[in-house]
Amino acid sequence: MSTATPNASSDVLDFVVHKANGLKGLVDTGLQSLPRQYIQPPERRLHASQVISQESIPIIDVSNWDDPQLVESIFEAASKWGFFQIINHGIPQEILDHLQDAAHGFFGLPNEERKKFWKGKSPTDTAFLATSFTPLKEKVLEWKDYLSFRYIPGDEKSQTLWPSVCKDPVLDYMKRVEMVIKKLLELLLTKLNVREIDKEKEYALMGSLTINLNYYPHCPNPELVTGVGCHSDISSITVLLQDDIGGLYVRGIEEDSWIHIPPVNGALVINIGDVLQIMSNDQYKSIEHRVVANGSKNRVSVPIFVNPGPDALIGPLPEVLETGAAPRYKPILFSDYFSYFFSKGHDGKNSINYAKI
Ligand SMILES: COc1cc(/C=C/C(=O)SCCNC(=O)CCNC(=O)[C@H](O)C(C)(C)COP(=O)(O)OP(=O)(O)OC[C@H]2O[C@@H](n3cnc4c(N)ncnc43)[C@H](O)[C@@H]2OP(=O)(O)O)ccc1O
Ligand SMILES: O=C(O)CCC(=O)C(=O)O
Ligand SMILES: [Fe+2]
Repeated sequence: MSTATPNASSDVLDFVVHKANGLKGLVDTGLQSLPRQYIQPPERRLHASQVISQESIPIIDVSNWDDPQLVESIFEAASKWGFFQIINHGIPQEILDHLQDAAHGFFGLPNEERKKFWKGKSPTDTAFLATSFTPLKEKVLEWKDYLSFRYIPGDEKSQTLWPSVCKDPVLDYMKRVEMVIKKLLELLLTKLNVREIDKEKEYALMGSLTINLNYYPHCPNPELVTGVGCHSDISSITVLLQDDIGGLYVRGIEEDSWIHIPPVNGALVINIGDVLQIMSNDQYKSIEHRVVANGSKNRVSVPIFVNPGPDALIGPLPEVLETGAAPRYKPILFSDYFSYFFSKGHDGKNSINYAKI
């Protein structure tokens, strides 16, 4: 490789973040043992005894969006688990396969090609490559790189500058998934007594879409690291495509228990984010989740963070408070909440306290 390999533990942050090699660049040096920057303290590792197999999150068939039973199943899953998988959503398998191939294609590029898109150096502000979560603020780094796109429909000028290996698969997917996002939000909002998603509500629910191609390289000691630490998403909803490797766990109802979300071919994992928990005044749950690294395989996943527009004011919906319920959250500007989320490492469910009354 053309960049010097880190030869001391203290060089790792410099090599991975400041020299823009990413975790993939580090793993490609032929890493045999784990740098201390990636070793999590025992209380932040997932132990086999915490994983329960008696429970599972629902898998919901959405082939008929008008089926009255569907709205009930989604309502129940969003209220109880905050997570569910959907099948028969109408997005062709080929589009999903191309998207996963695109993620492997980008992270398989030579290091010098990948790093052209590094955060702060990318030719466009709608696509950048980054690592971990907040690497300059975290005590321990997460075992993940990601390529992030801000999706603005029709913004061809900036999309022309996206990595050519990913551009079309990402855009093809986004064009198809938009309808699924709208249908899911419509059903979720119906059960909150919202009759119509007008322009203002649409901006507050889905005014900004970010799609990330997550790459979790194989790890020499997967039990010592975390792919993604415990967190809840700040989105209204997140739509995730995962590959067949597995490793995503969601917090269970029993104390300190975790439930694996098994890969289901063609399915999309849907989770409620903090914004919808706030808007629904806690009817819907934004549940903590985490990702475990793999000892032999490179995992990819593709979340779409369906976020409010930056200057949307987020608070419990008037329709939800019509019953006389007391609001549990104060109105917050989404851009403030976003900055708060990214001002620290992942810290479980703590971010939402920012908005609590
Ligand atoms: C990932 O897990 C997630 C993500 C989400 C996300 C939901 C979304 O909707 S957005 C996903 C895309 N991510 C972002 O948009 C990140 C937003 N980041 C920021 O706004 C800022 O970077 C910041 C985190 C607030 C920090 O700002 P600041 O302190 O001013 O520092 P910067 O100037 O940005 O950076 C300084 C320096 O460090 C480099 N750097 C920072 N972060 C990274 C990184 N992750 N990887 C690599 N390098 C990084 C930066 O480029 C600068 O380098 P220089 O060489 O230019 O000095 C929801 C849920 C999840 O679990
Ligand atoms: O990779 C996954 O399965 C989930 C990633 C995740 O939770 C996130 O990026 O917020
Ligand atoms: Fe997440």
